[in-house]
Amino acid sequence: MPRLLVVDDDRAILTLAQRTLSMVADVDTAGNAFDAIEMLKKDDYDVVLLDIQLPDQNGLAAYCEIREYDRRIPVIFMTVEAASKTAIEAMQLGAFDYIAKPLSVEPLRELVAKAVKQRQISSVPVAISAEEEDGDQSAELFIGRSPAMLNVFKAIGKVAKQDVPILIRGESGTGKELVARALYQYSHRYDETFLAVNCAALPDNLLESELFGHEKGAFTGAESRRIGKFEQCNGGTLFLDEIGDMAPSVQAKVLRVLQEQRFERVGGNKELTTDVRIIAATNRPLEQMVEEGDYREDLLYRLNGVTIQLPPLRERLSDVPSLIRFFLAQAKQEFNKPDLEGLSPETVDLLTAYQWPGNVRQLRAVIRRCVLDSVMPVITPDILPAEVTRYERSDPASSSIDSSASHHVPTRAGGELPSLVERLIAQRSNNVYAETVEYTERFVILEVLKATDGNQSQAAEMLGITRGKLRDRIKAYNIVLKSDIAVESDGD
Ligand SMILES: Nc1ncnc2c1ncn2[C@@H]1O[C@H](COP(=O)(O)OP(=O)(O)OP(=O)(O)O)[C@@H](O)[C@H]1O
Repeated sequence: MPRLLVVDDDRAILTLAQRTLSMVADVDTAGNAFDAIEMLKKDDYDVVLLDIQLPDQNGLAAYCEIREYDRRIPVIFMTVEAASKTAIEAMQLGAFDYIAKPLSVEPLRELVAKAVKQRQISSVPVAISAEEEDGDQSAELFIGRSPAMLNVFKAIGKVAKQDVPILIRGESGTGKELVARALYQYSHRYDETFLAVNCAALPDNLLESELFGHEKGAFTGAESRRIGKFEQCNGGTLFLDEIGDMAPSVQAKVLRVLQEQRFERVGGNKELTTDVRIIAATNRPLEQMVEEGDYREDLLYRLNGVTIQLPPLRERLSDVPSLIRFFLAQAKQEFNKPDLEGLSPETVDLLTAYQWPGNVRQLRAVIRRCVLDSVMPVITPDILPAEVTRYERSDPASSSIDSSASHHVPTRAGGELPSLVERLIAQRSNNVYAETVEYTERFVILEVLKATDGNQSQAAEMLGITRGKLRDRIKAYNIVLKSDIAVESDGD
């Protein structure tokens, strides 16, 4: 469980935070800045929730002390006004975010979860290892012995320390985020902030304000000034995931930052400068998008200077056995299955023959699911998902959706949910909430996609979410639309 430190002199806030966040983190509390710093010195925390006005110090001074101690810890400020001057100053110094009091439970949980992810991205080292056994135990290993992956590792080593923008390309689930983290961790900017923005997850106007910030009154709902990621990340590294999913106006602003390190907040006319290294990633065919007028050629040219291309897993199936070993060991420990011995030879044969349209992410999900489902010490083909076992017989034209992750999705609402919850509780899992929410979300999205015959615009409308968010979820759950398969086999 991630560890959270909540600092406030108001006992009611500490109790509320403990009660509402104990599902997502181990929560400790401190009533003043002095105690908080002492606790941070003694223990490792992943996120700090900090009151802006403490009895012994103002929040900004406390923040600066925390930063001196650990520059990568995400700090969320709790403010009384929507955006106090101190909160804005703290954001400019790289604080993670701020939240207004009185605290609302859901936004608070979401923000803390985002900060935990941020902490993981910037702090868990990515150990590049061609031999998974020799890695640093506390590191997240980047597995690969195939010549294609060795080339990727070499490229990371060569360009990490050059202060130039980098474009990482590859299909969904091939490890682009891992590459971005490795580039940051091996760069000269390792002691500075690392922020990640998924450009597909936000509607265009929100993306613009997320990246560049906005002034009070810039648009309906802009009740106060907001500091954007480019400003917040000054001196650091910004990972722009799904860089292909940006409206032309945002493309133009990103280009200007790349060329001149200058930008303006939305609704503002003051020119700001920033020194940010951009690492971008995409699985979209940017050249084709340029030809079709959907992407700026000058932006592609700027981004494309140094490119790292990640090969799809089907082109490096020799990496599958070491990836299986790695994910199996991880899941065995995480799900506490000491009796699990491994996979039968037929299971390994099936897994190494499969083409993995969802790449490493899909392989990881399949292994985790098998470990969770297995009651025997050896995993046999009968618990593999249908798309893996029926692979040779599959007929890609038969439907518009190959719900590769749908094996475990109930055909009727809630069908398998009670037994999943029961099993997770019996296993004393510490992830029941996330696993069940994921299960339900995946089910809902699949059903709506089926109902709209795979039409993502209609599905997004019906679900009441943005198309970017839907695309994001489709990827996260390895839901393979047949049109994607056609695109993938053409190469990115
Ligand atoms: N070579 C690898 N070794 C170990 N784990 C890997 C490797 N490649 C990917 N993974 C794991 O697979 C999952 C997906 O990787 P990642 O998120 O980096 O993919 P991505 O290309 O950024 O996907 P998307 O385009 O959908 O955002 C993560 O859990 C990651 O840790």
